[in-house]
Amino acid sequence: MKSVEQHVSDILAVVSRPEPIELDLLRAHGAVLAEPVTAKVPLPPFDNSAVDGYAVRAADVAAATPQTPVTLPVVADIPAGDSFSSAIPAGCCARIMTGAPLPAGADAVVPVEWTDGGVATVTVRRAAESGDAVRTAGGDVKEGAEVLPPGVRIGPAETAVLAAVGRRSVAVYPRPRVVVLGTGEELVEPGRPLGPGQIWESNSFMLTAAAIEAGCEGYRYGFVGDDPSEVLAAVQDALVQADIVITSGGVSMGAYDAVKEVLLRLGTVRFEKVAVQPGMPQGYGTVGEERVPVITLPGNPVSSYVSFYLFVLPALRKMSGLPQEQLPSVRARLLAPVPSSPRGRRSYLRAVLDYDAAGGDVAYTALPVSRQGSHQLSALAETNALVVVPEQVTELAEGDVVEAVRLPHR
Ligand SMILES: Nc1nc2c(c(=O)[nH]1)N[C@H]1C(S)=C(S)[C@@H](COP(=O)(O)OP(=O)(O)OC[C@H]3O[C@@H](n4cnc5c(N)ncnc54)[C@H](O)[C@@H]3O)O[C@H]1N2
Ligand code: MOO
Repeated sequence: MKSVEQHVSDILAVVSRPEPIELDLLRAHGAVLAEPVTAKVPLPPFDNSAVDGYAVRAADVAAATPQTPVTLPVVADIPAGDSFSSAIPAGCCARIMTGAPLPAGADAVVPVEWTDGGVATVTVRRAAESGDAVRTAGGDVKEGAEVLPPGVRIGPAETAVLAAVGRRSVAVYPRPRVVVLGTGEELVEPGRPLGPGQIWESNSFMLTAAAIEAGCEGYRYGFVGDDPSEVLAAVQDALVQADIVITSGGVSMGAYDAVKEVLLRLGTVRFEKVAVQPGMPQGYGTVGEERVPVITLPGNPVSSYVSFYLFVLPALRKMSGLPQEQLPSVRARLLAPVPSSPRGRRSYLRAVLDYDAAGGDVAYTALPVSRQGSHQLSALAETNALVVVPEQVTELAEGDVVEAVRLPHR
């Protein structure tokens, strides 16, 4: 059987990073930056006041105390946005607002609270030191400095930085369009009544949501039955708007495994067994003239879910322009034994990971949930991590230290 790592690297070999496109600032939100962004001018661009108050020469108010206040003539009024360009003569001051340019001659700002708030003259009750309440030009960003490297995902903070350095648009990798197709004759659209032998379809919803959460444009194609011509039509339809197609179901040993049958004819998709539990039957490749990547996941809901994080997420990261990165993992002490794990396959057990302040160098506990069946979907919602049981390990005792992979956003 193929290793998890080999399967990831095989999948990465069939997906590629797209060419960057230029997008308007808010449209770029959530996409990955494709260029280094530098500041054309220093930020702030000019020395300015951090408070509402009076721009002074610090030396002029050095002796000010509540008992010996200093009174200065106010020779100018400088609101934010003002282009005041003359200098403040010695012994004088200017009323100034937060963000307004510091006039030449002044080297400190006295907050209005330390004064009588006068307009023609002002009485200052406390001394200020040179530089007090002055935000210096370039104090945030030096001219020419890189403010964002390529490869970061643009969130609100990055958007603010882009706007603050004057960028209206930016080069990003277009978000991959991920089309999700479920298969199975037994499936029924949620909201409709169940007939005998039927279950409500959930994988395409779950996988679409996971793709969206991964920063992609997720489209739920829905699901089709096990008739190969129906599956063929759906795959061809899905290809039109897809940068990648994810299917679930129909890849195992069943007599009606239509996905396998159709994709084997349509492209370069290979079907293999990966040494993992859950998620053993897997497929990947490209289809159609455009060589659109396809990843076929097993139909068991938990297998589909775990497979997404092990095999699909790395592909989506590459297609999004993100660097490869493992999901974060920690060492954790098991709160319950693991009675059995298949030899030769790496198990990923759904578990609840908790911080353990008393744990010393193992700062987490992991409690594997009791329902570990690949169909036992409800336990997923209780889970925030996957406990890794290595290929050669077949059982674990309570208290054993394991690797626990944190699931994103949980
Ligand atoms: N003889 C063998 N049988 C099976 C093997 C095997 O090696 N030999 N492997 C098992 C493993 S492991 C898995 S995983 C499943 C994978 O099978 P398929 O990918 O072909 O999936 P299906 O048979 O279509 O469905 C499996 C299971 O999942 C339910 N399902 C499918 N799609 C959905 C959906 N969109 N939403 C909700 N539930 C779904 C389906 O009803 C089945 O119960 O094969 C084992 N069998
Ligand atoms: O390996 Mo299958 O994915 O659990 O039941």
